[in-house]
Amino acid sequence: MAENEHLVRSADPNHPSNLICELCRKFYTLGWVTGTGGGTSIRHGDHIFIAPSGVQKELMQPSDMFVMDFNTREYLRRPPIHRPSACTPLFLAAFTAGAGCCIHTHSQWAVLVTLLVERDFGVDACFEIELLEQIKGIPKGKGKPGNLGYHDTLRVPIIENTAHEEDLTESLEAAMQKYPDTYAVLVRRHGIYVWGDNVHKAKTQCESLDYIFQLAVEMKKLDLPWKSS
Ligand SMILES: CSCCC(=O)C(=O)COP(=O)(O)O
Ligand SMILES: [Zn+2]
Repeated sequence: MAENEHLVRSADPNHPSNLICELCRKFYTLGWVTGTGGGTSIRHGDHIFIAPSGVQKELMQPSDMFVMDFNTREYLRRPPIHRPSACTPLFLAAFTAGAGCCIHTHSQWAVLVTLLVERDFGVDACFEIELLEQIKGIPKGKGKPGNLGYHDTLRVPIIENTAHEEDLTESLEAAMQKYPDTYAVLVRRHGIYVWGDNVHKAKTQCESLDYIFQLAVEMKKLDLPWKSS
């Protein structure tokens, strides 16, 4: 058994190690974390809760969780049979930007949107859409109170995939700097990272974006434009 078991064992369903397992079970049913891909990480105070790498994310138990000290970046708990998620440096980039939770999905809608943007607008374009009610599920940006309105344009930057997940970190951080209002970054042919101030907000934003991406793919099929001009 790993040391510091008390950091991950709790009867509270809202404890981060319980929440990560519960959320990943839900996300599996949405096709977001199938085949071990994708995941979720939560920051609680100075503790970062991280899932293991390469495991079936819908079958994880709280005792499988790693715990890292955010300030020292040292592991306070390392389950011996596992390695931490390869997404860890990307989750840390979101926490450094102030997030309390970061969700990584391999949603097929997100992947399709990255391909449609490349085909129709080029490799340097970001995903842009407007005039959809669900846009109201996305915050305006860091330090800006409230969410986007019906008449606002939603923009999500896209970065290119790399052979290894951890090598995405530099381009994710660059996209966060170029688009300081964004709470999500799409990864071409791979999926998306979505973060929020807390678990509830990250989940709401991830669900809203996935709904919008599915709609955007269906709109393309019907030759309906994403933007009015
Ligand atoms: C088939 S999953 C490939 C790795 C990946 O993209 C991912 O999101 C999962 O990484 P982890 O290290 O958390 O298993
Ligand atoms: Zn991935």
